[in-house]
Amino acid sequence: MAAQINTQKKKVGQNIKVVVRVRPFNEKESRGRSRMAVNCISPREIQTKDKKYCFDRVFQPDCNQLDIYSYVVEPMINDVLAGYNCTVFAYGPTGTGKTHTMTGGDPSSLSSLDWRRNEKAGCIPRVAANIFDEIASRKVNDYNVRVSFLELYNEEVRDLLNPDERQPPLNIFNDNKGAVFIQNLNEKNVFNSNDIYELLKQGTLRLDLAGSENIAKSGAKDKRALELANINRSLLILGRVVQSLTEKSNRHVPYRDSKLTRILQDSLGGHTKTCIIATVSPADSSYEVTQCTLEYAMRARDVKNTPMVNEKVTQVQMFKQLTTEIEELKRKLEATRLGEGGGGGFFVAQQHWDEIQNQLHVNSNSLTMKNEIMDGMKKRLADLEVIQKIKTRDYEEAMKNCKNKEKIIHKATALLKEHRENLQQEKYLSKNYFQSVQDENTQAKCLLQATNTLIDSHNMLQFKLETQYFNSLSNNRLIQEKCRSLQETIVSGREQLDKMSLTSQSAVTNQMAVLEESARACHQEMERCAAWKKEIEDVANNKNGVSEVIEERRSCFQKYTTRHAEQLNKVRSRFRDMLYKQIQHKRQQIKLLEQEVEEMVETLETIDRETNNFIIEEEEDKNMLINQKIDTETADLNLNQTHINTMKQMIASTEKSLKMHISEQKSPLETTEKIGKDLLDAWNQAIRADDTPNKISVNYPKQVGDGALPRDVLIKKFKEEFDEDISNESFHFNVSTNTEVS
Ligand SMILES: Nc1ncnc2c1ncn2[C@@H]1O[C@H](COP(=O)(O)OP(=O)(O)OP(=O)(O)O)[C@@H](O)[C@H]1O
Repeated sequence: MAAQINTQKKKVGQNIKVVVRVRPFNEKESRGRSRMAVNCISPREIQTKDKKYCFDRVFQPDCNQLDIYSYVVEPMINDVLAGYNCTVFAYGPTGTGKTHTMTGGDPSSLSSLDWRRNEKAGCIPRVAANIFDEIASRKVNDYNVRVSFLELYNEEVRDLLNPDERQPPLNIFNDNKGAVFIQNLNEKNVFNSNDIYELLKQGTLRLDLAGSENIAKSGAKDKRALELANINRSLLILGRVVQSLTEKSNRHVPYRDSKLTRILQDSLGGHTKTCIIATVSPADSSYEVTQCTLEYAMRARDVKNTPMVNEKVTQVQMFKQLTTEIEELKRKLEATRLGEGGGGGFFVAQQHWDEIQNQLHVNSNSLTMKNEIMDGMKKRLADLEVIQKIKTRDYEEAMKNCKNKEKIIHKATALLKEHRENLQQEKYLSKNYFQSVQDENTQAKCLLQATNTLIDSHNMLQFKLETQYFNSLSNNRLIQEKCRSLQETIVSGREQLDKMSLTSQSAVTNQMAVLEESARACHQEMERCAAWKKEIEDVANNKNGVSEVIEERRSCFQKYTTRHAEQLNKVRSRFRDMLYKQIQHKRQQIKLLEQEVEEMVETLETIDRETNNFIIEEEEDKNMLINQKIDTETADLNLNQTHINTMKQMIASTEKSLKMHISEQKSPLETTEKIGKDLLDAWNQAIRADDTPNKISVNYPKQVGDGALPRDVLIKKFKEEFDEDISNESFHFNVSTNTEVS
């Protein structure tokens, strides 16, 4: 990472940062049952069997790529954007994870995926994305990011961004301010992380091609020897540079002795902020190189840099400055030419002349580069303008949509309000109507009850009246009969009176008075009957009146029922209309929702498709890795098979020699058996003689020798044959070794 340098502003001495990363055991180490040669005892300390080392940070084998990035590189983004130059380099023996840490696998698999989520990515792809994220989040407009990619191989520098396959090695120079630069090295302007990934892929491809060509040109053996010599030389000089930077005496620092230290000049003891990642293997088989790496890293911790902020210059200022420099150089060149023609010129030393030429070249390159940057920026501006136009159009359209939606929402809200009010009204009306229907029902019930009571009382009355009527009718008949009998009595009395007129005038008169009195009573009785009759007639009239009332009530009730039924129908139809409208509205809403759901389903399907593509890509990556693993496993299996075959051969030859050995041993064994038999016989004899077997004489053939038939074997055999408990001391072998075997 390099910010544009021009003027130095402040100087603060600062030790360079050194971290150690211990990689996990690789397959070979695991197979060989390697043991841990290092122990990460704290986040800053690492222990070997000989020594304890302390660094800025120690990363254990199980740490991941993001852990390293977050501690080492991420904080440098701020430094770079503040104007510091920053360097991160990995140092360590072969196969300890330098490439893994810096690049993190196959660069062709890089894409603009979120760098934090990509577990495999190393520091370079992460910083490529992170720096643009940071620029975007700070809303910086005046910036330019450039990338260069070089190979340092066999003390030769090559530009990996230059497509020319036959490019000559590049020279390293110091500019007039002392800064180191590489002549003709491409610096490409980049505007996003994908631009960087693209350049990384191109550069890596060229690096691989150059590697295979180098092997093809020189024999692999010669090439490896030269390469090793150069690597060792570079590392030696690097060690010396670190050594002399950490020594108190102000001695010469041999930067110029190797290209690597020249390129790293500003990073080691210069003005850059530097971090070294020392990578080591955990295995005891690599213990010595691990120890050397840790020693180097410890020394490097003492190197002090003086980081300085570069002054920011605008494009125009830089352009002006470079143009003036070119003009000046041109003037000098012209003056020199005139001098060559015999005029009043001056002599320029070859070295100076080369420097002027280089400076001229550098400045014109720089000018071209700046022009390229300007063109790039103009292009970007145009692109941005187009994007802005599109965005503005999108925004306006979105606003229009929003307004339309707002209107619809307004209308819907008003409609909803209206509906709500209607509903309230309907509710109120229904409630009242229900109440009135209930009241009327109650009234009707009361009326019906009253009518029924009236009808009952009317029936009763009618029954009473009829009874009275019949009673009065029979009374009438009786009275009429009485009257008739009285008339007859009067007539007979008059006749008797006439007869007795002479006898008793006074008695007749009395009799007459009694009769008149009876007639008067009869008359009164008749009047009462007439009154009863009238009363009966009144009651009959009254009965008609009650029937009328009942009839009136009935028709009134009928009317009520009809009116209520009509009202009920009206309300029902209104409700039905309203409900129909509401259902229509809801259906429309459902339709809209269905459309939205369809759109969402489409979006989801697109996302699914993309995710599937991504998964397939990942699967392919995994398959590739698995295939590689299978290849390695197969190679290992083959190796094992070879080992097994060799072992088999060895076993066969051992068996063969064993067989030979056995056949050689056979005859002494037969002899042994004979001796055993002799022993048995001797023992049996001793027992038969009732003698304790404490002394047995055996002829022992001389040529067998002690080695072939040792005493212990004989004792063992003896014990097996006779008695396990018998102790060695209880008998003796009398072994004669001068008997010849017959
Ligand atoms: N921390 C780690 N975790 C998992 N695998 C690792 C780690 N470090 C290294 N490896 C694996 O070890 C192998 C060697 O690593 P790498 O190529 O990065 O080493 P190197 O130091 O760059 O080697 P060389 O100097 O030979 O180029 C690779 O397969 C890499 O994936």
